[in-house]
Amino acid sequence: MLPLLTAKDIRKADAYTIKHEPISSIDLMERAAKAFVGWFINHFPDKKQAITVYCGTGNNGGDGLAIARMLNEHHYKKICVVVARFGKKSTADFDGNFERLITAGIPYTGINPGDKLPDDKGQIIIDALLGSGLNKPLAGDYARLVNHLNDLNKTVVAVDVPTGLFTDGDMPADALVLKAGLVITFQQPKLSFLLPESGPHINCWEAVNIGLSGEFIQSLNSPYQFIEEKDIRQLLRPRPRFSNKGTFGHALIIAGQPETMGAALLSASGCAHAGAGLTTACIPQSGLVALNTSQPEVMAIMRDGKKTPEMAWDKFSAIGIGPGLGKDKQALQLLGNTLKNYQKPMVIDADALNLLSANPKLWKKIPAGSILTPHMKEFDRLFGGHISWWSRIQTAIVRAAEYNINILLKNNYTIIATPGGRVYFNPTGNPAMATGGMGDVLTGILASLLAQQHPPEQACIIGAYIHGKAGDELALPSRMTVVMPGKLAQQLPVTIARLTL
Ligand SMILES: NC(=O)C1=CN([C@@H]2O[C@H](COP(=O)(O)OP(=O)(O)OC[C@H]3O[C@@H](n4cnc5c(N)ncnc54)[C@H](OP(=O)(O)O)[C@@H]3O)[C@@H](O)[C@H]2O)[C@@H](O)CC1
Ligand SMILES: Nc1ncnc2c1ncn2[C@@H]1O[C@H](COP(=O)(O)OP(=O)(O)O)[C@@H](O)[C@H]1O
Ligand SMILES: [K+]
Repeated sequence: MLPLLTAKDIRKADAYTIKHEPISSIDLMERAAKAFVGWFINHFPDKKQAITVYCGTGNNGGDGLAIARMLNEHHYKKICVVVARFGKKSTADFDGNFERLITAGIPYTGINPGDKLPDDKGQIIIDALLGSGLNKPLAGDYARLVNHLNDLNKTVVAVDVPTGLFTDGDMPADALVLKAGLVITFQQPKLSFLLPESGPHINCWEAVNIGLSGEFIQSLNSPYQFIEEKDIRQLLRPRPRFSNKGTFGHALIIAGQPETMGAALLSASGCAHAGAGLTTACIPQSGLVALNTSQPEVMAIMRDGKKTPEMAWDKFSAIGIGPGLGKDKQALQLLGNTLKNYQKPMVIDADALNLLSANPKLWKKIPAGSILTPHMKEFDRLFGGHISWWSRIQTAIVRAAEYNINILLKNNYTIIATPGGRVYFNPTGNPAMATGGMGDVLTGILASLLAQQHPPEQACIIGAYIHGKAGDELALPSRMTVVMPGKLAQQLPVTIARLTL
């Protein structure tokens, strides 16, 4: 796992590294600039392109000055520096790098408050105006400059953080940010990069290691963690040679109405393909032929639409309930009976979540360790409206602890809040997965992993990762715009095998 730090903790890690490595702060800036330049050269190898580096007078600006000098040393000959002197202060490392820039003979233009903004003949803009030190929304001269640069529509490469973007905390929907085609960020992705509000401002980002103390970063014990492939490789177990279907549990999927049988089929398929030893689907009577035809591996318990069928609840090692279940009286009764009769962790999704929002008395019956899988709208129905994704995360942390549950909030980077206060961000998945039925497959996967005895927190981490990874394997190589959920379910054994090697 890669710990994700708030701006405050980044400053602490910075200071600790300077003191204990030890390294002078200007040398750490040199290291950061070098890491940026290494990546930049690989992506923009054409040394004849004109590049303008816009610098503020803080440490982000100091980075910009060092970057301009290093690019010049690498024979990028059309480098121009613009220094925005909008404040009265500058940092010592900015000043040190400014002297080095002058010594290297690199041309620069200074702009003061109220000045006319200079023309820009460059093809590429490097944004080193403001970074993680941003402490208020852009206004005045900064807003004027950023609006001007946005209007130029050039390729923008941001240093560490695009100017105007907060690294964490509530982000106003109308925040003014210098739009970046690429952000080369130091040490770790910033938390805000993983939230949808950053979508309009960042096309892609890359994190480069600048050697901040790993030991110190771990000691901060950040609640925010970024899942890495190596974590999944550690958690997935090869199937023992003398195993049988009983070894991998029996999952029950309670889903579907006559009109939404597809949701039940997709969920059951996700469950069976993710490796449950046995999968049973509790479906409406009218869906039996569809189930038997499309998924002969899955067993059925039929619902007559009137009362909850008799079930030997104890024989199931996990339950997933909700996809396509409907919100009528029978669906509510079925959810109520499931919660009454089953005490092990279960997966609660889709209509079961909507029923829960409308019937809050059911909350106290949810078994400890259960997994709730809302998308944004379901989340807000459960917990009330939110002004930002950051505030959703804070609510998820509180509610996961209060109800002793895991909340898996679906998103481009799916967010998992655990009862112990951890918040995991899943890196896999892509927009080709934004297709109806994709979440139903995830519910099946999670129920399957619970049935295979993965503890709930682990099931969330593995489930979100392999779901997104299967989607990536299908969509990315041929840049497919859409991945069908049914195809994704079939890909799962391949994805899991690759991660179990
Ligand atoms: N940490 C690391 O690991 C490393 C970090 N490094 C680099 O340091 C960068 C952070 O530098 P930084 O702290 O000097 O802040 P930075 O972003 O340059 O802002 C400067 C000042 O601007 C001000 N200001 C704030 N908001 C404003 C606004 N809206 N409009 C106008 N002014 C505003 C505010 O000062 P104030 O006016 O509040 O006194 C603030 O202090 C980081 O992104 C990375 O590039 C690397 O070099 C080495 C390793
Ligand atoms: N742009 C995207 N990037 C990554 N994953 C995505 C994206 N869009 C959708 N997904 C994934 O697809 C699933 C969609 O779930 P959901 O909205 O519940 O769909 P449905 O209700 O139609 O089954 C989630 O797991 C989500 O993370
Ligand atoms: K910047």
